[in-house]
Amino acid sequence: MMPFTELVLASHNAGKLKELQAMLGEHVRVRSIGEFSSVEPEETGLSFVENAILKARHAARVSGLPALADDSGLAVDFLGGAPGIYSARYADGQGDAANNAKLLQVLKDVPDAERGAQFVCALALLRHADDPLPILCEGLWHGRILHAAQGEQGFGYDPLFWVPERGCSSAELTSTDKNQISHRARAMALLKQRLGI
Ligand SMILES: O=P(O)(O)OP(=O)(O)OP(=O)(O)OC[C@H]1O[C@@H](n2cnc3c(O)ncnc32)[C@H](O)[C@@H]1O
Ligand SMILES: [Mg+2]
Repeated sequence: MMPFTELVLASHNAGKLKELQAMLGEHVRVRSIGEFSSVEPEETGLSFVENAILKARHAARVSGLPALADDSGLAVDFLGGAPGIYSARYADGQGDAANNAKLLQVLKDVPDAERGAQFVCALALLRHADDPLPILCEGLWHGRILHAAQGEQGFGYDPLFWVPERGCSSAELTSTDKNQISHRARAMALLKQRLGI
């Protein structure tokens, strides 16, 4: 049984919001953090899970509602897991296109066999701002970094992420498909189990 009827999604990323809304919308009334605050808390954690908790805590505090946050990113094997928790800030805050250009440049001469990568998603749900026991769920999605962008769907690093099980980039998947197999989909499936929905 769902323990509440409404929650706030603690993300300022339109791509993520759309995906999370599609995965949750039928079970609970989903509000956006933008209704309550435009201030993005600084992501000072050293792990996905720490950052997810601090974003959810901030959202619960400003909204007075239960809050769900997603901290996610791309971990590239050849780079020892970078950009990881710094994925959004990889090109110093210049945005998705600059992040993707930097990643392609850094991996320029790296052969396919060494271009393995995974998308990581950590979800944190706080029932209220001082919740001492957040619900934490994680999901991974394995793939490989392409040599050039491919596809128009999705957001962020999707055009560079080859999905072996589908034989296309993650930006070539329909949103319905991506929402069934992505790192976020896996983390969300675990969260739904925990909530009994
Ligand atoms: O913190 P919020 O407000 O949620 O929004 P954000 O975009 O800053 O989100 P993160 O701090 O979690 O950073 C996630 C980074 O990883 C990328 N990313 C996460 N999930 C992705 C996905 O499904 N497809 C492509 N890129 C993704 C995304 O583009 C960002 O660069
Ligand atoms: Mg962020």
